[in-house]
Amino acid sequence: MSFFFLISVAGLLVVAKFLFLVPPKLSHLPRAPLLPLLFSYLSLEPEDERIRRIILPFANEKGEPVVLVWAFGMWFVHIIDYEVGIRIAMKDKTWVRQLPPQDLLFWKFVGHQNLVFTTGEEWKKHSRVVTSVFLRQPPIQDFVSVAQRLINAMDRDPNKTVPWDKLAKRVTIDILSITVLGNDIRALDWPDSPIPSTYNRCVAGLTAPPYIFLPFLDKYFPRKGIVNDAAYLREFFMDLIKEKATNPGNDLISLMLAEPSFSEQDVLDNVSLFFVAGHETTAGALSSIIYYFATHPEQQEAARAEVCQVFTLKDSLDTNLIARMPFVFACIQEAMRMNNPSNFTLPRSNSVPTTLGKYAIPPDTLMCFSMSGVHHLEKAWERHDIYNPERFMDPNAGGTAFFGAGLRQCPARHFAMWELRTITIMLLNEYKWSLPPGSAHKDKVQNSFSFSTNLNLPKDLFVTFERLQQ
Ligand code: HEM
Repeated sequence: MSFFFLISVAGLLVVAKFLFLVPPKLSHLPRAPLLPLLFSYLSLEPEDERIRRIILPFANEKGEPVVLVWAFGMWFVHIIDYEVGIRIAMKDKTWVRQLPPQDLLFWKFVGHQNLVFTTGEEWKKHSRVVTSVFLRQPPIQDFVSVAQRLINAMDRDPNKTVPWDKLAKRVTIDILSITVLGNDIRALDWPDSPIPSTYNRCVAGLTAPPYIFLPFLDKYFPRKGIVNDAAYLREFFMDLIKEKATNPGNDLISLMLAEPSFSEQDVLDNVSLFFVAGHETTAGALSSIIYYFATHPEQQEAARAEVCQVFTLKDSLDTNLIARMPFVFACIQEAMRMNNPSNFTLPRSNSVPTTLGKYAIPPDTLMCFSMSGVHHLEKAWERHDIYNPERFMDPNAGGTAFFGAGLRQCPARHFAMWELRTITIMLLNEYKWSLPPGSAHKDKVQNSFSFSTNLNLPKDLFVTFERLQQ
């Protein structure tokens, strides 16, 4: 009995050492306390709460530029200082992005021949093509028509209190389908039709935390339904790619096909990537923007006054007109600062020794740039936890990194910002809105648990829209 007890204790100690012990080469770095972290993960605490409670005090109270954080059985260096992150870390060309394990089912949907997966010369090819297709004139009229579809759907709905987080996801999926695929799947009108429903089921399955934590589960307990969903969507994308090869349109598939260096496989894998990278990120941002307006009626009114002054003809919305609404833009940035759509970047590792602030970092260390950390630094953002769009009207406002930074920052950042600005302006022009009585979000936005995607997605956010008197 006691022998087995001793063996079990020894076994547990070995596992704990393997899982939790800080590697000696990193023991000089400040470290987030392990037990609160584990408790946070096990209690499914949303990412933003964990960062505020456990990580941010290292920056705001102790002035540390970095902190070690345990996740997935490893210790990651989180960079929480803007200067250190932007000026040193994200520009370092010796740093290589580390991807989650290759056997994750997730990669079956996204594929390997795309911007996120490739390295070296192959990555340069993908980066050149993808950057150039996103540099085209933003498709404002496509954004406008989806916003109009949203408005029609809300007007048809007798219940003016709508599940905004869900609508935002349908808006962004429609925009992706029109602008990337050149094929309108109309998720706003028909959310239960095969493509949107398969897509939602598939992404939920691919990012389910148990399978992200333990990727081997898919090997021993295959999820046929999810595998079939991923194959069905890939086939749908591939059929469109074949169609666009002979009948090109004004969409990103056609633009990528026009690049001689890109094969159909390159196009397919990048299109799949655009969906997973561009759908929930943008929907989360849209939810937060509408949320902060709902809880700050004065700023909502001021933004609407700006819209009404500049935007008089409905069909004339373009980049010039949108650029003449700086306060709306300030409100959008402030909402994204408060509830950063993506909390931190995928990890990088360095091939040579480096220095972050006062700390020496040995080679082969895993490091993430914490956008949520730097957007809540007390020294850069006075009263960082207060929504104050005015701070972005100041040309010397603190530096932001909503889309990451450096070589691997989001290639669709301008596209996403124009999309968010267009939808917000269209809504301000038609409605005023607030939270319904008794909303769980009254005092603070409530995000869902998003450990595997690391996004801030407001959860069950109902908003009451009221038509403006014309
Ligand atoms: C508000 C909306 C968005 C946010 C906040 C956002 C945020 C980010 C961030 C932080 C990264 C960098 C990740 C890292 O460094 O590890 C990234 C990368 C990326 N994003 Fe976005 N994104 C948004 C919208 C979009 C959209 C609409 C698309 C495509 C249609 C897109 C496509 C991509 C791609 C392809 C990458 C990978 C870049 C690379 O690996 O070099 N994103 N995004």
